[in-house]
Amino acid sequence: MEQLLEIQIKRAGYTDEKNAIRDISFSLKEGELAGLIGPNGAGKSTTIKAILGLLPVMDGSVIFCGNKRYAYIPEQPVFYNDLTLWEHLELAASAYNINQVVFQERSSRLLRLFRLDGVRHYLPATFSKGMQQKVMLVIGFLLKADIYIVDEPFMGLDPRAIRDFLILLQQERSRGAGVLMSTHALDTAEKVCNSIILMSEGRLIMKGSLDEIRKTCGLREGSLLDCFNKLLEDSP
Ligand SMILES: Nc1ncnc2c1ncn2[C@@H]1O[C@H](COP(=O)(O)OP(=O)(O)OP(=O)(O)O)[C@@H](O)[C@H]1O
Repeated sequence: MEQLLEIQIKRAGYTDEKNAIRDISFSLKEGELAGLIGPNGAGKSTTIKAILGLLPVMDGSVIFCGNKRYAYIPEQPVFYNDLTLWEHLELAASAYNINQVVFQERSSRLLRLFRLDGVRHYLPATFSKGMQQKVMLVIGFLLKADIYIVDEPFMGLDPRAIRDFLILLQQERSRGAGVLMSTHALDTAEKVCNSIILMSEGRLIMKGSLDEIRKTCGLREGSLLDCFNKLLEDSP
């Protein structure tokens, strides 16, 4: 499998030294779904922002191998108050330079998948939290990217929307796209991620498959939550 993304961060963050993330390195391959896991404030969003080049302090390297195209879906939905859902999609399509045929095909498929067809001419700024999250996913996945970087996608999604999103991830991965996803949903991450990057207090605690993590923790049958708790207990 071809490498899509290589990350080696020595130190990155904001101007406030104490919130910096340190010594984070991992990579993402074609078809891989990597889960970025850790408690509140562990540095997951900061790591994502470092990858996207959005931080004032960044000592390290982020390589998008072979000019790979990426899409980013942020944690907080952001909408223009006066634009409808459809107008948001048209705007994204023009920003991404997506041609009309691909735009029509992908937008219809995504709106159908997330059951948003009936509200395409409404204002997302007035939608519920879960519907807003679905709109963010539709906008982000409009681009046929090589890499999707998704910051906590499950917040506010109902079980059916979670299932729909997981179907979408599977479809994109099966054509070779890689996904880096930060989440607190450990039970879901355990089922769907093929690699886990565990962070705490701005540092990488462990990375690997669930089986590798279980082995290291000495918890052969343990859930990701059990391993996570054990590693955090053991970390200095
Ligand atoms: N804009 C900012 N300016 C300064 N410090 C920030 C900023 N955003 C986050 N931080 C700090 O960086 C640290 C890591 O925060 P980050 O948002 O990366 O954590 P997280 O793992 O994504 O947490 P959560 O699960 O709560 O979303 C925290 O101490 C936080 O206070």
